[in-house]
Amino acid sequence: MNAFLSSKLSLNSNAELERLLCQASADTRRILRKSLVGQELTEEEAITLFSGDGIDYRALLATADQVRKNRCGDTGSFVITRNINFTNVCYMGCTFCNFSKEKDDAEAEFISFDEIADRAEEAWQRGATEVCVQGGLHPDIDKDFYRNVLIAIKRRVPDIHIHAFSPFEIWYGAKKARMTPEVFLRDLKQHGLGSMPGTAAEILAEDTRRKLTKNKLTTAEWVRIIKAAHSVGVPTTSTIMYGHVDTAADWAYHLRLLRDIQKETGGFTEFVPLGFIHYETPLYKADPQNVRTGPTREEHFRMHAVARLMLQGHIDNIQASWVKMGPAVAAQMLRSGANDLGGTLMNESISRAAGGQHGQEVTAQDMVANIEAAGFHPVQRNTLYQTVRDYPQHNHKVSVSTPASLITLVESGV
Ligand SMILES: C[S@@+](CC[C@H](N)C(=O)[O-])C[C@H]1O[C@@H](n2cnc3c(N)ncnc32)[C@H](O)[C@@H]1O
Ligand SMILES: Nc1c(NC[C@H](O)[C@H](O)[C@H](O)CO)[nH]c(=O)[nH]c1=O
Ligand SMILES: N[C@@H](Cc1ccc(O)cc1)C(=O)O
Ligand code: SF4
Repeated sequence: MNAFLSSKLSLNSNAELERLLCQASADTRRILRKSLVGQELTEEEAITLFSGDGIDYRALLATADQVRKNRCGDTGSFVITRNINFTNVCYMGCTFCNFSKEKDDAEAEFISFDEIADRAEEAWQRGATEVCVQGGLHPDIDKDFYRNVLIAIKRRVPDIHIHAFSPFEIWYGAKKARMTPEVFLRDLKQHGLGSMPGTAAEILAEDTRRKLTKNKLTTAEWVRIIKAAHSVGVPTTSTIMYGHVDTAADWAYHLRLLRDIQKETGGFTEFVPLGFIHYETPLYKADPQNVRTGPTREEHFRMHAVARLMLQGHIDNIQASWVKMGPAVAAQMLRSGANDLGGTLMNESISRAAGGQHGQEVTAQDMVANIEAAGFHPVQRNTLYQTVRDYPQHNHKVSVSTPASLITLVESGV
């Protein structure tokens, strides 16, 4: 175990937490004590926590670790999933995105329904319970396209969970089909849509959102699609993309808005902070003096910790994204508020296109090893956080078999 993790482990004792709280500033201490007894924090209190330094910062992380323990115990989870990015052609021009290409670009891609089904089948054979399907808003996408993606996958792999289409893609498809989001989503659900990624959220505070994208759906439209999904029984994740031209006030506003939605609908399964990958993006290249180079390590810690405290009792799954931070740093987040390491992914292309350097895949075995190294009990979950496979601690070298056999094992109580 590395020095950082072992020092954080000792932080987990209540005596250490008490000592930090005693040394923290009065305001921070008051706010953290509220969290420890399960009380709700205000947006202003979140801003205070985002800005604290020194002991206040360490007390924040230790409190988030304790609240995570209260809410989730010592289980660290992950999901075996494959990303299928069916096209990178997109003219929406979000400046933080280097994944999108023009139609006649040499790197432009728009894979066939057969290829989508092939990838899903291969994923299933490799043990995936989920495919995560998203793409650019290709101009040739017609009103039946999204439904046909679902049909193609389900025909080939009927039991795989389809986690697909961001709120922006749903907005686009519903417009093409001239349907309300509710009618459009109900139809997709009937054709096998299991849940939706809560991407396209980026930063929901409007002033900053406008600096990131001109053509993307507005905050009101994002909220409208998310609520429509929840109202027809399609759960979604929730995300933030942070570390560029955003502020702590934007983060606090974003978390409060997600919490308000969750109080109304209960449809969010998790919150995933997505650190901005800057290298190849137009946003960064156009103004390197004023655009941050993604979150600092400290900002990653703050985000996961404050999210845990702001969302407790409402969204209790906080996912750390290894794609954005790398597996080692993502595992450290488990000691500062997060309880999940997300998907194995198999093919990651969005972050790589922006210059991300953490590869395409983390195998199930490596997920288990990372979770154990952080002092947690590893569990393979499905998209909806039900246990698929429970790994006895200190026994992470077992090989991963297919989901069918895993589910049989779980069901028969073996
Ligand atoms: C690439 S889009 C695909 C779905 C759809 N085109 C959309 O925008 O909703 C999925 C998400 O990737 C994330 N993303 C894109 N570029 C990124 C970058 N440079 N760093 C971090 N996340 C990024 C954004 O949060 C975005 O909503
Ligand atoms: N976090 C990222 C993901 N996540 C996929 C999820 O792990 C999974 O689909 C979800 O947890 C469902 O419950 N995919 C990426 O390509 N990049 C990420 O940063
Ligand atoms: N983690 C997101 C999906 C996602 C996919 C690609 C990304 O670049 C970012 C996020 C979700 O499941 O909701
Ligand atoms: S983030 Fe999505 S909508 Fe925006 S340019 Fe990239 S692929 Fe297109």
